[in-house]
Amino acid sequence: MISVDKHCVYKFHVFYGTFVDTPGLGRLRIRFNTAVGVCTDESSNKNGKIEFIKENSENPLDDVKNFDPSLTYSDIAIIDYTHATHSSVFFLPGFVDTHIHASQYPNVGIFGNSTLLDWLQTYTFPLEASLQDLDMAQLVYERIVRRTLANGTTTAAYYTTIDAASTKLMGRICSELGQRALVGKVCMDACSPEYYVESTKESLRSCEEVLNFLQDELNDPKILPVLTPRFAPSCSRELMKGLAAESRSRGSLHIQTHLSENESEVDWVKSLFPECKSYTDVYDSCGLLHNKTILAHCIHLSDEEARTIQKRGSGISHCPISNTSITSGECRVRWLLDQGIDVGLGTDVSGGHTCSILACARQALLVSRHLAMKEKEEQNKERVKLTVAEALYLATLGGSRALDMGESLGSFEVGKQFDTQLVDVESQGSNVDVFPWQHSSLPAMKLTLHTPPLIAQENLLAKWFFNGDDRNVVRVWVGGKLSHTL
Ligand SMILES: O=c1[nH]c(=O)c2nc[nH]c2[nH]1
Ligand SMILES: [Zn+2]
Repeated sequence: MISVDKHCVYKFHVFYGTFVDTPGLGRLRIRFNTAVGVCTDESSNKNGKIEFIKENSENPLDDVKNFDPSLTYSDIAIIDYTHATHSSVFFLPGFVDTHIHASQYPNVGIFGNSTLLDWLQTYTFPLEASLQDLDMAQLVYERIVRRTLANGTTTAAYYTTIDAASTKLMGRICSELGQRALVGKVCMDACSPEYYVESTKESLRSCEEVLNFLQDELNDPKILPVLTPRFAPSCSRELMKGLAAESRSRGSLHIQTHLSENESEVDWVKSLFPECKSYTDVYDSCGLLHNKTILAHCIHLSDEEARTIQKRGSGISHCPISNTSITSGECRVRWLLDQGIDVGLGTDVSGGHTCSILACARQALLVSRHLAMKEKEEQNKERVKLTVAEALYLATLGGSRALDMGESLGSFEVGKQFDTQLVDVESQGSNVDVFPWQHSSLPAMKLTLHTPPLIAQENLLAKWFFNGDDRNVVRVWVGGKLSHTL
């Protein structure tokens, strides 16, 4: 490495090494010896953006001087990771967690044999209610933001609780720790325990308070508000319509909610809203579905419901660890993708027991294989299986698109934000064992019958995909700014 990060000093950073991303579903792009130039001038409106990408670069300093001759040497930092075990170290877009309950973090791993509706009553509502204590909220929220960053998550769509003060605190914490976030105060005015419910009026009012704080007071472009009607059973029609109106009146704010997660929940929604054609229609008839709406789970949808979601341009958060843990079902991801619906991954802490999107990507791949085993036709069996490249797409660009942020996040392109993790497959303490002869960057060995095979970069990636964890996340940058170091 030639130089280290001192962001206040350098107006321009050039990151140099191997860049891996998925510019489309199933497309794995690996660019060696690549220089990526990022504006890190806080006074510029390009701050945090990728300004140039030079493949097969021999000298990143020449590249940046060619790009902008007015930059002086003291303006420029070169972050060089082309050294040593070159094939094991690579830049990857930061993960996007499209669905995570920050307030449920203390409960990770605690779900017993419950399913959704009893899990909410037994474990979830009591914990969420307790977080109106701001000291507790500070502990929990700070810990989860640090933990998700350490796992390579650069953007997260968070649910907090019904409490406005601690939700504002969460916005502040994300901003201070340098994570891009959508922060949503949970809204619920129906069918909820008396210790954890709001009136319709109070829900809309406290929602407004949080919106005003995030937009006017905190005013950090990385922290966006997201309107959060918890799910149809816990919201009146009036509340859902009020939130839809709020989204429209503020220029299409993001909306997040749960949809069709569990069969008992689907039946319950039918009985609560008999006038609606389907669970999806409940949201649609209230005006909640648009291209900035993120719908978690979507396991038990009908063809018609999927068509409505596609037409509205809403995104889906697939939460495979949660869906397996609280036995909700298997989301048909290929079926959704085939209809042109944007799908990303969600940890769904604490229905899901980990903050790691990499773990969710692995589980998404495995769930797709369970679906494949149920297919009768051989060719369908193959089709429903997700590949490593597809699972990585869901974890990065797919998630960005589901949040309607694909234009600025999720892959390495000029004009996009530099939201990036540096992965070292062989970092100290790594769970991934790579043997010396497996490095594709070693000089070609004389082939004999007994020469062990080299592995291609794709296979090295697969080894990391299935065995890696936060010990491999060496650094994380959000908008070109360092937010985590191992
Ligand atoms: O996974 C889930 N987590 C929740 O907190 C929740 N609330 C309603 N439906 C839900 N599903
Ligand atoms: Zn959830």
